[in-house]
Amino acid sequence: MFADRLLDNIILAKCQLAIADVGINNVVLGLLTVAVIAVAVDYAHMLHLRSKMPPGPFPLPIVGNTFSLPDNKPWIYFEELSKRYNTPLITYWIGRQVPRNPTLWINEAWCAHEIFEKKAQIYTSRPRMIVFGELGSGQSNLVTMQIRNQEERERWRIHRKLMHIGVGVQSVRGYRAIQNNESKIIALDFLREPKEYVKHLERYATSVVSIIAFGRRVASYNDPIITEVIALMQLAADLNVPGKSFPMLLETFPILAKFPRFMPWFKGLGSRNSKGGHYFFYTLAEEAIEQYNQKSPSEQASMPTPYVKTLFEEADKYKLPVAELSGLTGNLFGAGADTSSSTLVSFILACCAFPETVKKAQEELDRVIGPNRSPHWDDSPNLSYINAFVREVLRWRSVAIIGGQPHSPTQDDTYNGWLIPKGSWIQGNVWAIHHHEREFPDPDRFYPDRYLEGNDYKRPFPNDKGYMTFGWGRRVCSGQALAEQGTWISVARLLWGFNIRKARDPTTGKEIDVDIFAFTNGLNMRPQPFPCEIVPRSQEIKEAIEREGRQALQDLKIHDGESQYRMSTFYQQQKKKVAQEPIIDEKGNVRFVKVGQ
Ligand code: HEM
Repeated sequence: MFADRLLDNIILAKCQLAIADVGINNVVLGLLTVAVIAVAVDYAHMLHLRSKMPPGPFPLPIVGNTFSLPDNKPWIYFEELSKRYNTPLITYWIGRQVPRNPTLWINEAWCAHEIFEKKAQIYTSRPRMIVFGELGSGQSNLVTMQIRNQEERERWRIHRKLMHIGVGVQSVRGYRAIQNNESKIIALDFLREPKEYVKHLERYATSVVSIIAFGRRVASYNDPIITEVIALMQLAADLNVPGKSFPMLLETFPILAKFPRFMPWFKGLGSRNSKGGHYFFYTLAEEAIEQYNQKSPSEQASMPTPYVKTLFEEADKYKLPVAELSGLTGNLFGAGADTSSSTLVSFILACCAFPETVKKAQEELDRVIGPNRSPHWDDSPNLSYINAFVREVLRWRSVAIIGGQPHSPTQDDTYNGWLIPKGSWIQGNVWAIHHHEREFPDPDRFYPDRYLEGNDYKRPFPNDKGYMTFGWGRRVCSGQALAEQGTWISVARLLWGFNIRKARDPTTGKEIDVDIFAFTNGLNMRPQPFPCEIVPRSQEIKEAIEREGRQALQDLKIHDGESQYRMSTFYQQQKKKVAQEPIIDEKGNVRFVKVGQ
């Protein structure tokens, strides 16, 4: 120890002597020269790469094009660039890491299909992401998981498999009763309190994933699990839009991510990772398993086994650490609640802005269903306009407007003769894809007919669904089947039950216009708040909604229950407890502790 210190001091003294010999000015000049050469080499490398890549604006040294990004909705700007350069794929330099990994934006469906679907094998990874990845959930969460080697591929496969067990195509049919009943409750809530339609839709979406994950229903829109999870997801979605302010500027200057978390550029990101704060959902899961185990065998038989129970049993086989289990559980909420409810809010906006489509949908529903019962999935083969309506809801203002998270090729690739370098950040601009005049003429018009055979607006599309709302390839949304199933039943039932139209000014009696472009700026976008009028279509329908709603509440009773945990207080309590009695695991990390209310 003493010898080491002595050696350090000798080296330091030698350096000081050397600096004194050479002169401080010369040292500064030398350092500056090295810095200039480093920047020049880096820039030359960037320009060399650029010459082989898809077109895009000319980048500056170090910062690339970062400071040309607009303050809001960069997806519209990328769409414009794609038109300006007349290419489906553009390159945009947001600094990124060394070596400078560029960002590529796909602005057209066929190009997205060619790259993400046909070459899915090499586009399965995520890139290195500082904000959402390294400072967020990192490698412990499926959403941000990178696949750089066989071990990471294996781990990602296990996570996909475990998500699939929960909400894969085969499992979701088993959740129809839950979605059906919960959407009957939306109708009941719309009768009672139509002005709070956004909150009812949020309650519905959160309750469905809560029942699936924990076997526990969310009965009130004031339940903190809704307000806290949705607020957290909206914050995450806002913070993660490519931009020229912090925290996203950390993607341009990743070195700043190495500083302590109290530095101002981390504002908004929280400090949960440092002290075992990932474990809120793990704790909820443990609680849910305990509650399920206390139910009688007949009660257990009358409900689907909560996903967390199956997950914990399966996960034992793979020895998944707590952070990963927490991530898998939390994803149902994080990825499923805000997205599903925002989609339905956009549906309400479409009804207000395009009343002719509501009329047409209701003509079909009256003909096929009538007023005495609401529609069900089994009616779908006879409801071609409703089916088209739901597809148009998913296309028109897709919630995950930049396709969720970026993909990244695990080897150099080419498209149209252009290079897509290994490790680059490649993202589907769903706004531009769903807005392309060739595939979707008059794209801002909400027009379900475009999905009907024989319609003039019906155009070829690279997949059968006619939209790319849920992403691509092996990274396609794990909850797609659940989200589509839930959107269908909710849209069909609400169109059947209600006239949803523009609100009227109480003094003038005039309709209040809605703005179909007024959306939030997050990467999960939803309409800005707008007033609307939601009224039952007839007395008979109103009675059917009440009858079905009462029965649904009865059927859902088995899922009634409460959690003692709150996200907002959980982390504070953990911090306090960890500070008082830290548990250090075998790797020297501070482990989580159990906290109660
Ligand atoms: C309307 C509702 C939804 C939309 C529009 C949506 C959209 C997306 C998109 C665009 C992605 C990224 C795909 C890609 O990288 O190519 C994604 C990923 C994901 N979604 Fe969804 N989602 C929705 C609902 C759900 C639900 C209900 C769940 C779970 C219950 C869920 C779970 C996930 C997960 C776990 C991923 C990450 C998959 C991975 O990285 O391998 N999503 N979603």
